[in-house]
Parts: sequence; structure tokens; C-alpha cells
Amino acid sequence: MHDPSPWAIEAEDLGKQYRRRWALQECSFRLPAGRVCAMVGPNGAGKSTFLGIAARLLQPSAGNLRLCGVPVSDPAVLKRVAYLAQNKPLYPRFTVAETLRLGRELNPRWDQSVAERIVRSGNVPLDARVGTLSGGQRTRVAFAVAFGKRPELLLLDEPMSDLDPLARDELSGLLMAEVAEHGTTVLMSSHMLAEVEEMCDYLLVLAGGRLRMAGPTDALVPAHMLVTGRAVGDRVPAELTERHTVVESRVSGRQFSALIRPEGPLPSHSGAPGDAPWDAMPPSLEEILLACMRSPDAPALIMDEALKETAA
Ligand SMILES: Nc1ncnc2c1ncn2[C@@H]1O[C@H](COP(=O)(O)OP(=O)(O)OP(=O)(O)O)[C@@H](O)[C@H]1O
Repeated sequence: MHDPSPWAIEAEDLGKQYRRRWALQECSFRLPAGRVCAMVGPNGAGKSTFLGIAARLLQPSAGNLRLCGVPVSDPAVLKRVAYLAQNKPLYPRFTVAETLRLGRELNPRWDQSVAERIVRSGNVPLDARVGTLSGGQRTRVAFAVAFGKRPELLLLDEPMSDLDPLARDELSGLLMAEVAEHGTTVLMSSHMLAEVEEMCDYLLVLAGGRLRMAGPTDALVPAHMLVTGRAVGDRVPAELTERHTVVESRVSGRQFSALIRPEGPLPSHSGAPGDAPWDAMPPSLEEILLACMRSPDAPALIMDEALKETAA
């Protein structure tokens, strides 16, 4: 038996270049084992590229990646990691039962009962050919194969995008139960911010191929404030921009709103004369994610827990 690594993912200066263009660049972070982590970012941010490297489908052009303590180049990671690709590739001519049998034959830790339960709860006939299933049914079979493998790390590329709301609710419940019962780590890319907020306790935000934010949700959210008030001319007050990190700001008429990372206490607005003429309130996770994605040039925020220590 191997000693379990405390880190499910350790990326160090990871990069991927297609021809002359970097799709992923200087990506360094670590993800503690047992977390449910969302990877969020606009189209083309580099999410599938990262997941493809982690799934050994793509070779990195730079840097290092370790999964569950094992270098991604080592075939030993194959047993420990399952990957559900965005297009859910399966053999269309196999029946559902044959697909699960293949999973059993390829995976020493295969759990047939969990795989069958997932398929049956969606009323997907075991004797149906995969090529005749609907998109959502195929996703369910692909989920069954990924879960049946009983991986330590589950990589999911937009897993819920073609599921109906009932199936989404059921499979996200199953995912959370799996994590709680077996300590599985999940990394899932998603554009559904409500789903991210509900399911995930760790976040990675990519934009333009670079990591913009990383860390536990319960540390990232309190690191931000939403400030609104009277603009100074057509600008956000200098007292804010000079003392705090402004992620995103807007001025509309005589009002401004800004999502900031306070670098110290913020003066509160009590209405008293001489008081700062603005209000500050905690933003929602969705407000933070949208601002962060809209502002790829804002300073990155990588929380201490997600920092990858580089070798001295
Ligand atoms: N095989 C390829 N050849 C050339 N460029 C590619 C290739 N695959 C991806 N790219 C480019 O790399 C960048 C990152 O793509 P990637 O698919 O990783 O983004 P993503 O964040 O997963 O996007 P989406 O949310 O749209 O799925 C994009 O600019 C894309 O055009």
C-alpha cells in the first residue's frame, strides 16, 4: 500500500503551448485531498487543457504536475484517477452492460454495484446500445464508469451540462455522498455558478490561460467586499483605489460600485458628517467569480493553502 498524499493535485509552473500560443501558463497551485473543487473560467480559459494534462491526454509544454503524490507521467496515476471528458466518449456499439463489463475488466478496484445503481436509477436499459442513448443517458453511463472505478481523484469536465434538472440533482447528490464516504477528491470544471456555490468548497479560477484565484471558498469569499457610493468626478474614490486592491469597478452617473480586496479596515458609512460616503457589504460567490472573470488583469489571489511551495 502507498501512503496517501495530503495533496490530490500539485501543479508547478504548468504550461501548455499549441503552436505559438500558450493555452495554459505558469499555473502553480495545490489542492488538498478530500476537497470538491470547481475550476471556473470563461470559454477558452484553459480548463479543458488543464484537465487533459491531468488525464494524460495532453503532454504539458512546461512545468510539473503530481496527482495523489505521483508524477502525472507515471502510469501508476491511471489506477488512481478517473476522468469524465466533456464529450463523454464511450463505444457506441457496446451495450450499457458491455460498457460496465469493460470497466470491471480494466479496473482492479471496480465497484459494480455503484456503477449499476447509477445506470438503473436513470432507467437506462442495460441491454441498450450506447449509440442509441440520449445525450443525458450517455452522460449517466459515463458517470457510472467513472464512479465504478473508485478513484482517489475524479476529474470532471463540465459534467452536468447535458443533464435534466432531476438527473443533475441526483448525480450531484451521489457525488457528494461519494466524497463523504470515500474521501474522494473531485475537480470539476463548470459554467454553472449556482452549482459551484452549492457543491464546491475549493475554487480555481482561470482566465486567459492563467490562474487568477485559488483557495478554499470559505477563505476566498471573506477576502472580498462590494463597495458602492458616490463617484468622485467619473472615478472611484482614490481612498479606495490607493489603499485596497480593486478587482473590478464601474461608474454609472454619480455612483460607483467596486469589488475590492480590502488591505485593511474599511471606514463604514454611518451617515455622519465627514464619514466615508460609501457602503460596503459582503459579495456573493457568484459576484466574486463574475468580477474575477471579467477582469483578467486584476491581481491574482492565491490563498496560502493553495500555494505550491517551489523547490529551493
Ligand atoms: N488542439 C488545439 N489546438 C490549438 N489550440 C487549442 C487546442 N485545444 C485548445 N486550444 C486553445 O487553447 C485555449 C484553451 O482552450 P480550452 O479548451 O482549454 O478552454 P476551456 O477553458 O476549457 O474553454 P470552454 O469553457 O470553452 O470549454 C483556447 O484558446 C483554445 O482555442
